[in-house]
Amino acid sequence: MLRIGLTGGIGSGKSTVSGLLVERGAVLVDADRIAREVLEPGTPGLAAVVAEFGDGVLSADGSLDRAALAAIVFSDESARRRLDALVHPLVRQRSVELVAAAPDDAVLVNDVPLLVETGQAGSYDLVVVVAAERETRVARLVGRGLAEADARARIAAQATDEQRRAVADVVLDNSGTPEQLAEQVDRFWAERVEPARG
Ligand SMILES: CC(C)(COP(=O)(O)OP(=O)(O)OC[C@H]1O[C@@H](n2cnc3c(N)ncnc32)[C@H](O)[C@@H]1O)[C@@H](O)C(=O)NCCC(=O)NCCS
Ligand SMILES: Nc1ncnc2c1ncn2[C@@H]1O[C@H](COP(=O)(O)OP(=O)(O)OP(=O)(O)O)[C@@H](O)[C@H]1O
Repeated sequence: MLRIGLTGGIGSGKSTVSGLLVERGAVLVDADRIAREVLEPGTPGLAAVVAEFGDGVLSADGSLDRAALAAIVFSDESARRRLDALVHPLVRQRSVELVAAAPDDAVLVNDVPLLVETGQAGSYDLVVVVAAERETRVARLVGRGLAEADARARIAAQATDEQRRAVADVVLDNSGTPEQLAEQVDRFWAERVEPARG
């Protein structure tokens, strides 16, 4: 198995890259998706979050009110750390299970937005960082419907591209067009993935 850790700041283009890698046959383990699953109604994760932050983070139907929780944790670092301390161990545990279930010869891509922040770079054969200028990312996130202030608050809660580059084996530059990003993914697959698979 070849384990690739894929990371980048919010709006950098990780999902675009992971989609291209899956088209080539990679198996994806997506931390954002797992983080949603471990907070679904009826889970111990959601119960723990409600015990910590109160009923105000629940919607009328009993599911997590993601916007309400986001408003709390992206304006208060200590609240964000408390949320991370509850959710990240659950995400890691589920990720380990999904990796164990993948075929032995898989090219495994872990999309982990907070890979650098959580000190996980050493857990992968290759760390791939998707990088794009902060203002480009803000513009793309606003284009996707996030309020500009909320985009900036999330960027402020994350590592910088410089910190990510410091642990990267490969940096994909997503300041250009989607086609230019796809060309870099093709080159990465041909030069780093295929040879490693033998
Ligand atoms: C706060 C929550 C409810 C907001 O939900 P929302 O649907 O608005 O965002 P979503 O989960 O799709 O995340 C989008 C992006 O926000 C950023 N982000 C999310 N949580 C965090 C965090 N704790 N610290 C820094 N950035 C974060 C990441 O770039 C992520 O890709 C949710 O993000 C959450 O439960 N976060 C804690 C778990 C976590 O750290 N997830 C990210 C990686 S595992
Ligand atoms: N090169 C590009 N040019 C223009 N728009 C792009 C480009 N790459 C990605 N986008 C758009 O920017 C947004 C962010 O891209 P994507 O969802 O792939 O990033 P992400 O890192 O997975 O984001 P998140 O951290 O929110 O999960 C999306 O709306 C995507 O369609």
